[in-house]
Amino acid sequence: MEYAIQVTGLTKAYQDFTLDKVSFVVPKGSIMGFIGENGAGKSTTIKAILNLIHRDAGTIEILGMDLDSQEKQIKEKIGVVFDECCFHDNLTPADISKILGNIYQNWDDQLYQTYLKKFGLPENKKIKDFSRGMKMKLSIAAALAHKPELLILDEATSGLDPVVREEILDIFLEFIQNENHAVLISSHITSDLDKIADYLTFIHHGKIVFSAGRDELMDDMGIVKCSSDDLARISKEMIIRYRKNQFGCEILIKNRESFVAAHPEMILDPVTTESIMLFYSRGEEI
Ligand SMILES: Nc1ncnc2c1ncn2[C@@H]1O[C@H](COP(=O)(O)OP(=O)(O)OP(=O)(O)O)[C@@H](O)[C@H]1O
Repeated sequence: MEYAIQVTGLTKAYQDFTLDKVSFVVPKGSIMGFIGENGAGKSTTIKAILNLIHRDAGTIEILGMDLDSQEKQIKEKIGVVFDECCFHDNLTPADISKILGNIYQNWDDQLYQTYLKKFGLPENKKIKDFSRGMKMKLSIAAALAHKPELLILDEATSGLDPVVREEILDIFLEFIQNENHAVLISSHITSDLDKIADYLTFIHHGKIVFSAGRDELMDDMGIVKCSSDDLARISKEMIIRYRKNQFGCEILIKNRESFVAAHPEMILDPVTTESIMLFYSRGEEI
């Protein structure tokens, strides 16, 4: 398998927070959803991948190139979108094409125009008069117009209405139809990731808890609602986390097949990205 991103042992210590030996890969032809609570370390990881912050340890390879020695070549091949539009308010989409056309060798003004049309963005209106949704669409159009192989998006769909979000998610799905392409997207909107992510990487307090195929996770895990007595009967090896409530408890189970064989009387509900995240963040270990 070829990787678009390979992060190994990434470490970055701030005064009150440490990104601790973070390792994960993003395979080519896939969308990786990067999830975790506020302050878990998602943006710090993304900034390190973009070489925007100095890292204390670890190696980062992007599209088979080493970040430290081949940063310039890498930057040509990646499109980046942050949650805030990074263009000056007084510029228009037309100005942006002129500026970025001078920066990126592969800038394709026709492709940019196609995206502007697709997103219904006026070419000559100043960005200060754009809505948040329009600004995000513009950032995405600009990120795609130099024909990147890798898209890195940090909360790029936050604050957008469901219609705009769906439009944008469709663009990402279209983008990875080329199997040399890949997307890394951090998002709190886990339902979006349920729609598009092939893989999920979950970071908690600066450490990677898991990084795996979403289908694999969904097929292997389940949630069972039961009494506290039932909790005691279930083999510890099958319990990832549990949460007690006033009615009994909810358990995040792994090894779905073995669980069903051992407890045919219990009902196992499917998991979602959000439920997995909540169990790992707020549940207890047995
Ligand atoms: N320049 C900095 N100096 C000191 N601490 C920092 C700096 N940048 C980030 N941090 C700390 O690192 C931690 C992780 O922040 P980060 O922005 O990576 O989290 P996040 O997972 O992206 O959160 P959110 O979902 O809220 O955007 C936080 O505790 C934050 O305060």
